[in-house]
Amino acid sequence: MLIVADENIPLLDSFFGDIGDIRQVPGRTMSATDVQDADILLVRSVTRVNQELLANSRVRFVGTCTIGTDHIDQQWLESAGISFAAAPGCNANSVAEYVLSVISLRAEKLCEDDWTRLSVGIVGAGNVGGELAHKLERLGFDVVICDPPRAEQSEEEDAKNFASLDEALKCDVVTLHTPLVQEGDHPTYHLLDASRLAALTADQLLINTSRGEVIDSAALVERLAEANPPTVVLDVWEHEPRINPELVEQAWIATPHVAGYSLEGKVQGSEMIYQALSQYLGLPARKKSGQFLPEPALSKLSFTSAASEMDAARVAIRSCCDPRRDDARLRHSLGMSSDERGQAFDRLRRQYPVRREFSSLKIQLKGTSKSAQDTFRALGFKIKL
Ligand SMILES: NC(=O)c1ccc[n+]([C@@H]2O[C@H](COP(=O)([O-])OP(=O)(O)OC[C@H]3O[C@@H](n4cnc5c(N)ncnc54)[C@H](O)[C@@H]3O)[C@@H](O)[C@H]2O)c1
Ligand SMILES: O=C(O)[C@H](O)[C@H](O)COP(=O)(O)O
Repeated sequence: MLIVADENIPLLDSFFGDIGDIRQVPGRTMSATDVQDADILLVRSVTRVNQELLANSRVRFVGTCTIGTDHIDQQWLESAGISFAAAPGCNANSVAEYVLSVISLRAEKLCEDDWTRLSVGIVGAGNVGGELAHKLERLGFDVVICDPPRAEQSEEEDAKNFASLDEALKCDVVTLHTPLVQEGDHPTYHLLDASRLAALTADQLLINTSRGEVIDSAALVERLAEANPPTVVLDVWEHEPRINPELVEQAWIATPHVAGYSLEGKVQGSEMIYQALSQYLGLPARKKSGQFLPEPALSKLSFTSAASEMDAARVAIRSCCDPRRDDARLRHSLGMSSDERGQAFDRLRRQYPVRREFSSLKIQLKGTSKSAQDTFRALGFKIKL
């Protein structure tokens, strides 16, 4: 059995090596020729999987080790009788940690010692938005959730917990977590268009870790050039990897689509597709991502009562996830030609340094308050008193 796989899928050999022969190819440029003799196709989000890629192949199973599925023509796969699996939720915690890190940076920039004073509007409350909301609520933030598809499915009483998009867009921090959906009752393509961007004010922060196309980026470039623009943090872009350098310059923090790139998140994506493929083939699935995760380089941090709760939390958060480091690397590519910038965008993703989730770090708290312990627990760190 031949498995053709994106070379950026971690642990390909460990998970899939005893299922078939593996041919690794670059996901961005994967062609019909690369897959024509494959039985199984494993991708991440940079490969368009459609009739053009697969019509002349014998592929019977496609797995994407990602949450997003907008690169897959699922309707065509179904019509062609090809089985499909995605990895819902695999890197949801990673994205939630990226957003928490950004909110901590924002509070610091505003000289706000109590970050929970910032209201947070979450647009799309599935695996990522739901995980983020859960953490923020445990921390004591005021969270406003907009998710019309879920609101419609809820009982009347629960539907009251959901706000409209316009209400969510009034929060101090607005963070987008919808899938990219082009059609239907709740399309998200250019959900934030010129008129919605116009309503954002200079004291607001807009974070996009969903898909670049959820914001009309041409309108965003214009809005950011006007007086009193909102602050923006962008991890995802229209036309990746050839992103608009002007938008990178205008963004407060600009990262190369890495919010979900914790090691845990990437490896869980591989594990979920290994499980789905094993089930499809009727094979036992005994391997678990935990057995392949190395010991983290940083495993313990200690704080005493001398450190303020927020200072300690900032240090711990940023020792795991600091989007400013990714921002600096992306900005470095701005002086390059357009082709080189696109290559640099993909290279930064391919060579992404190991990033471990908060749960990999044990926090030792000596003589600190109960409130500090609660904060670290809510963030997902392990606590040692
Ligand atoms: N930047 C990254 O590294 C990264 C990582 C993971 C996921 N993502 C993106 O984030 C998206 C969301 O991930 P998820 O795991 O939460 O997906 P999910 O499917 O679990 O949740 C998405 C939620 O969005 C809601 N939604 C759909 N249309 C909406 C609309 N018009 N307005 C408001 N809400 C709407 C859905 O009802 C659902 O609850 C993914 O589809 C992917 O594109 C990006
Ligand atoms: O949808 C997802 O899971 C994320 O956007 C994921 O991090 C994308 O990573 P890529 O497939 O581009 O490696």
